[in-house]
Formats: sequence, C-alpha cells, structure tokens
Amino acid sequence: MRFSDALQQRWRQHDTLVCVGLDPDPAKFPAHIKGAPDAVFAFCRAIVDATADLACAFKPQIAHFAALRAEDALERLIAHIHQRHPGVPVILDAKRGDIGSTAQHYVTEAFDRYGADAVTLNPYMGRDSIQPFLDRADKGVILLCRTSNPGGADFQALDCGGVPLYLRVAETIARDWNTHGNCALVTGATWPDEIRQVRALVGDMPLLVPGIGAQGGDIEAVMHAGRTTDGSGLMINSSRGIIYAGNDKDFAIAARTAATELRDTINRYR
Ligand SMILES: O=C(O)c1cc(=O)[nH]c(=O)n1[C@@H]1O[C@H](COP(=O)(O)O)[C@@H](O)[C@H]1O
Repeated sequence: MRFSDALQQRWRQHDTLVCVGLDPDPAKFPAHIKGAPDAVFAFCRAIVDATADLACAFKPQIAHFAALRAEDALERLIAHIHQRHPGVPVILDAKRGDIGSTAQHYVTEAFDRYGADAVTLNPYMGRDSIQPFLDRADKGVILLCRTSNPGGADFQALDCGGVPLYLRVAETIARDWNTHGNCALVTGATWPDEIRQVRALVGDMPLLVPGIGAQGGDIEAVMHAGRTTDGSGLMINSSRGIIYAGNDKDFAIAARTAATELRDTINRYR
C-alpha cells in the first residue's frame, strides 16, 4: 500500500494521529531489559506491540540504532512491524540528503534494506538530492521544513525576499516536488505559528510534528494551527514521552497508557 493511503487509513479508520517515536537508549531501559541479550530489539518490540493499535505510524530514529551497532535490530524491528502490525506505516528517521548518485544509495538503504514506508530527508541540497526518493511514488518523502529545535530558526527563518526560507521550502515542495502526492513536511510542535503559516500554503499535505512531550510542544496549539478541515493531516510524534513513560517491568503498559492519553488529548481538538 502507498504510504499516503496507509496514513489516511490510520487517521480515519483507527482514529489516531499519534506517531510513536522509537529512540532506543539503553541507559534509560528498565533494569531487566538492560542486561538481556538483544536488548535493543526486545525493548523496541515490546513498545511496538503495546502501542501499535494507537499509532498512525512508527518512527525509528536511525542514529539511535547505528550508534549502538544495532542496525540489524532495526531491520528486524521494521520486519516485525510489517508482519505483526500490517497497515501501520514505518517512517525511517534518517534526515538524509546528498548528490543524486549518493542519494540513490540512501533510497536503497531506506526502502530496500530497511523496508521503510517513508523517510525523513533534508531538502536543503535541492531537488536533485531528493528526486530519487520522489520517484518512489509509493513511499513517503518527509522533508525538513521548520524543525523543532531552538536553533531551527538560525537558517530556516532567514529572510528570503520578504518570506522566511522555510515558507519558500514549503511552497516549492507543494507546487513543484509533489507530483506523485508522496511529500510531507516536518514542522516542529514548538512553533505553532509557523505550523499555521505552512498549513495555509500546502493544503492538506501531511505534516510530521515532533516536539510534543519532552520538548514541550502544546497539543492544543498544534491542533488549532495544523489540522486539516477533516480533523487530520498531522502525524504528532512523541518518542521519550511514550517509550520511557515507565522504567520497571511494566514499561510497555506505561508506554501504552502514555500513547492512549496522547491520542485522546489530540482527538479532543480534532
Ligand atoms: O525529523 C524528526 O523526526 C525530528 C525533526 C525535528 O524537527 N525535531 C525532532 O525532534 N525530530 C525527531 O523527533 C524525535 C523527538 O523525540 P522526543 O523529543 O523524545 O519526543 C527525535 O527522534 C528527533 O530526532
């Protein structure tokens, strides 16, 4: 199934805009998992199995696996999600972007090696660096626009002919790059006014919104700024706020409780 169709199905039929971020950090694992063999996979699989019905997508962050030499665990985790929870799309958070010939290898990495349904990319090297991803019409291409971090404005908000650069990025992607309807944008939850401006430019294009929970983003403000007229259009990501909600034997139940609360809070403003 195309990423965009899978996402629509999760929003409509499963009534959730929650994206569960998978950012494994063994220092934060419960003691009984920390010492176990294959701890990264065991931890993430438990979170996935406890939250899949509450998720519009899962978003594993690749550096959290690669830094631990756990790429193999990431491959198996994505295969597990497809097998046990078919229909829940997986966004590989890799923030790639390079010249076209190298980009082709990043395409193979994300979609063929890892089997992801979508990938996060940095569009600031321009269209040719993204084209090989755009050509995979069934896959989601999620482009950094206005990131959640404090330094996000350093370059993204620079004046670009009377308009901040991130709005030029949003406008260009919506107008010129989205010919297959497979683009989405990253707009941080910490900047609701910017989300509102981006939404006004890009119609119903999906927005990935990280920055809820640990980074302090406000759900009500995000929903008012970014929801589409049918009350969807957003993948609201929480990573640490869900996966480290508990740190004892019941950590997966605690993650489920946190994801349920997030879904219900979001749905109050749809
Ligand atoms: O592309 C992303 O996912 C991303 C973009 C952005 O602007 N800000 C941001 O925090 N992220 C990612 O979203 C996740 C946020 O994690 P928490 O702050 O723990 O919810 C991390 O995996 C970040 O790498």
